Amino acid sequence: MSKVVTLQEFIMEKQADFPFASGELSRLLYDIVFASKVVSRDVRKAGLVDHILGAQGNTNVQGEEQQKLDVVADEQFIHVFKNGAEVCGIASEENDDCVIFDDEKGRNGKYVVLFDPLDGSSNIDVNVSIGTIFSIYRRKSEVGTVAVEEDFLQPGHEQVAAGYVLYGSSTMLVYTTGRGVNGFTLDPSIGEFCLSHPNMKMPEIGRIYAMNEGNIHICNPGIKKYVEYCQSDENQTGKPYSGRYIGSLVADFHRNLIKGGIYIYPATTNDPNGKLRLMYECNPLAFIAEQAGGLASTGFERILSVQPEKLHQRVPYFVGSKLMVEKALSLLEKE
Ligand SMILES: O=P(O)(O)OC[C@H]1O[C@](O)(COP(=O)(O)O)[C@@H](O)[C@@H]1O
Ligand SMILES: [Mg+2]
Ligand SMILES: [Mg+2]
Repeated sequence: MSKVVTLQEFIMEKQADFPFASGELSRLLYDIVFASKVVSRDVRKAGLVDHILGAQGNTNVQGEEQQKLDVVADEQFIHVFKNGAEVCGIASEENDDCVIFDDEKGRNGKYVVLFDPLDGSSNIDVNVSIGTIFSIYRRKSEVGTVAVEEDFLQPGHEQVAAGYVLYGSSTMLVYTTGRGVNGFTLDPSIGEFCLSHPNMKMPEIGRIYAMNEGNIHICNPGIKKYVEYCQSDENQTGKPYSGRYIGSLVADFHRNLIKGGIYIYPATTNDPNGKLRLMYECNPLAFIAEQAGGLASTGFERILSVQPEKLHQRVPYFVGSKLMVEKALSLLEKE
């Protein structure tokens, strides 16, 4: 039987790759692992506990109705970041502004974390896979001072680590620190994430396209052309692709990472910047996609090069297998 490598061991091993590492990023990743286990527990018994399913009754800064599990997950992650000593502030989908930790521990934190505590909220009550997405940057402001907004508004290529947790048929955590992508599956019987998907590579081409086709008539005509191309046998594989849209970005992305495929959430006449948020949905998954050999674009710009202006800004999103994203972009009409 091959040796089981736990995520804890893996993080420690990889820390050795960074000669000057002081262990803070490793400890921050441990905090994320801990919070993921707690949220996974809550997700798995959501139907049994009355305070977890359904709407919270508030509207978040996105104008979306908050689900109870959005808030439960948000509070759980903020709790571990605040109690750790590595983070000087966070930003999340469920908080209007950055949450700055201005106590002594917080001021000495080296990192900021931006996260989507619960991705795929529309699928919570119907027991379809959902997730958490996180993005980590080294602060720009001086350690020992109170963090500022500039610490958060950094382009995606500055990320030091990024990843997601998928609460699906099993709970998985997939992350990168810029040296490849690795996936770990939670073994509930021992409460450990174990290495199950080492050195993940996104196939250059797949046969799956994922898009909410309800938007097909209100977006760039090139996207309609691309979907028709996917549905024809004139595409790169000679057979029509399959349409698969889970409606949880993390789950659609994870499937494409393993099998090859493309996910598109374009700009539409209703949402000229698309729906997905640059800082805690698009950037972290773009980092993983590129580290696994895939591509991520707004349609006209590499996602990781976009200079952020606002915490909750949205961008059009094309992410997935290299040859499929290149083809989709080639059909876009100039705006
Ligand atoms: O319902 P739509 O418009 O297709 O949007 C679905 C997309 O919106 C999201 O649910 C947005 O994320 P949140 O659930 O975190 O708000 C994505 O996970 C998903 O891909
Ligand atoms: Mg989301
Ligand atoms: Mg969310």
